[in-house]
Amino acid sequence: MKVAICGGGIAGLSTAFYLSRLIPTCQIDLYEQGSRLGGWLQSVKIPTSSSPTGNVLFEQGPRTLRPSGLAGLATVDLLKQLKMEENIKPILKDSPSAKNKYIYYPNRLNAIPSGAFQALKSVTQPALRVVPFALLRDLFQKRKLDIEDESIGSFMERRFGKMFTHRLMSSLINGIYAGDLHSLSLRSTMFGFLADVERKYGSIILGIILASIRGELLTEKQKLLRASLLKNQGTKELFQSLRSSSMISLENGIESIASNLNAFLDASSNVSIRFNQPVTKLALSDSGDKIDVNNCRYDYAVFAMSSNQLSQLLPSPPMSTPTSSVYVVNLFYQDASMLNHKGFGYLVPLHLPNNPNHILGVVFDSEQNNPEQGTKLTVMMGGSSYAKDPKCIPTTPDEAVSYATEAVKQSLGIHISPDLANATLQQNCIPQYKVGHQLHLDNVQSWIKENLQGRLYLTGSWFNGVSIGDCILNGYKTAQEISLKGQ
Ligand SMILES: Cc1cc2nc3c(=O)[nH]c(=O)nc-3n(C[C@H](O)[C@H](O)[C@H](O)COP(=O)(O)OP(=O)(O)OC[C@H]3O[C@@H](n4cnc5c(N)ncnc54)[C@H](O)[C@@H]3O)c2cc1C
Ligand SMILES: C=Cc1c2[nH]c(c1C)Cc1[nH]c(c(CCC(=O)O)c1C)Cc1[nH]c(c(C)c1CCC(=O)O)Cc1[nH]c(c(C)c1C=C)C2
Repeated sequence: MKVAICGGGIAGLSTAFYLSRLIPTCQIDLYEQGSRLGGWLQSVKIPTSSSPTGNVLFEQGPRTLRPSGLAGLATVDLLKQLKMEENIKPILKDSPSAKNKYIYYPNRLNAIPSGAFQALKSVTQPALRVVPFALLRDLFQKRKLDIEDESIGSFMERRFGKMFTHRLMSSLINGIYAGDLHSLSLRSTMFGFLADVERKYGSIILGIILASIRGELLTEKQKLLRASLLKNQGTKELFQSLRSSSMISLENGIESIASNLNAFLDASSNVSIRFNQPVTKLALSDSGDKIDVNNCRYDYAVFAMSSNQLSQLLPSPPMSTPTSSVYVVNLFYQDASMLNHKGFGYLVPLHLPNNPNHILGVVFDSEQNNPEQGTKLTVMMGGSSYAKDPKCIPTTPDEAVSYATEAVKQSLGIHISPDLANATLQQNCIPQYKVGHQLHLDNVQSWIKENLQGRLYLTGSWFNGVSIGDCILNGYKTAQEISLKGQ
């Protein structure tokens, strides 16, 4: 069997990894347009005399992984299979870094409630005084059954009211999708399960409690995937050992997953990584029983690139997915006591008055037991504002750094310049699943089944979930499906 994998990000790499182990005789060609692997996984170590380690590790993209849920289990399995368990830096659920997430509104930090008691205490914070009433409101809202999909904003306003939606939910959506919750699909984002909870139980609050007790948050297919991943005793033990962690980061940076995958695949006799080879052709072969990628013939192909590129390569129903861009500014201060607030960081609501530099949020990286000591922050800017008006994108990294230092001066009272700064514009980095995304995806999948004999698989952040865990889980799932075809 021969399989082509298009795209060398975490989605393509994890698919190649699992496939090479499930079918050791399968010849796998991984096509990557660039000279590096990992895609948005970008960890950099910058030399500096300001830190006792002689350098500072900055994440220019993702920094945390979720070790819980099905996507979390797939992440843990991959880390275990790559023998990376020693590199895991758990962030414990009861640590300030996990418990304390803030919203900056209108000009102060407000702690986001992390549980029922915290939710009641929100009345003491002007910006979040609405939270207890919003949760109460949900108990009396009627369910809406005549709707296939709607925006996150529309759903949340209907259930919890405008104020809660604007202040809390819009901030959370900034911190995950860097997007506008009034454009994003509820069904296709990580909140999709709430639509099923409402349909079954009416109230979201009560429904989540009941569904969790009854173990109903997983579908039958997901339960089979879960059982398959838990067959590996080492994975099961590592997954259980991380139950007290809300997030994990990695000692040498998130990009080390890609480096380890690269090393594993490089050493696999049945895998060939084709660097600097962009996929420019995708079609069913003349014989009708194979798929051609760049004029090479394969039994199957896995597409782990953008849906917009898919529409350019195939005459399938168009699937143009908007994106958001984020300017990621890493700041490092030698002084370890710059932060008065302990926690993961803060987010900013959409349309915050007086947010001229389009700040999305700030991550307090140094709160995650970093060896560099000092104070490390990541300021993220952009999102839907950059999409609406590209002229507001900083024209140079120095300009971005100046906006970021202004933001931390205003919000965190940090008046000195950073000892080290690094700014990266991540353009079109987070796909924005608009309302109807799943319907478009189903149409494309049907076209593939009809016109390509189902020999093309779609995976990665453009299709089934933007988190690293989603990409790994879908890579595992895709490899399993292909291996079943080969039997
Ligand atoms: C700033 C930022 C912060 C984030 N934070 C988190 C976080 O904390 N936790 C989390 O879980 N997720 C986070 N994410 C999301 C996550 O990092 C991404 O969704 C995920 O890495 C996407 O992986 P992918 O393989 O689907 O796509 P990509 O990483 O985009 O990889 C696609 C690959 O395909 C290659 N390619 C493109 N076109 C072609 C072509 N024609 N031929 C061959 N190769 C091609 C590209 O070069 C690239 O290597 C964050 C993302 C960003 C941008
Ligand atoms: C401020 C901007 C951003 C921050 N992180 C991201 C942006 C755009 C990107 C991002 N962060 C996470 C994911 C994965 C989502 C998922 O499906 O797991 C992505 C794409 C992780 C994450 N970040 C926050 C939450 C609640 C989550 C998901 C759950 C988890 O992993 O715990 C919130 C959050 N993000 C940022 C900050 C400062 C923040 C909260 C204070 C940075």
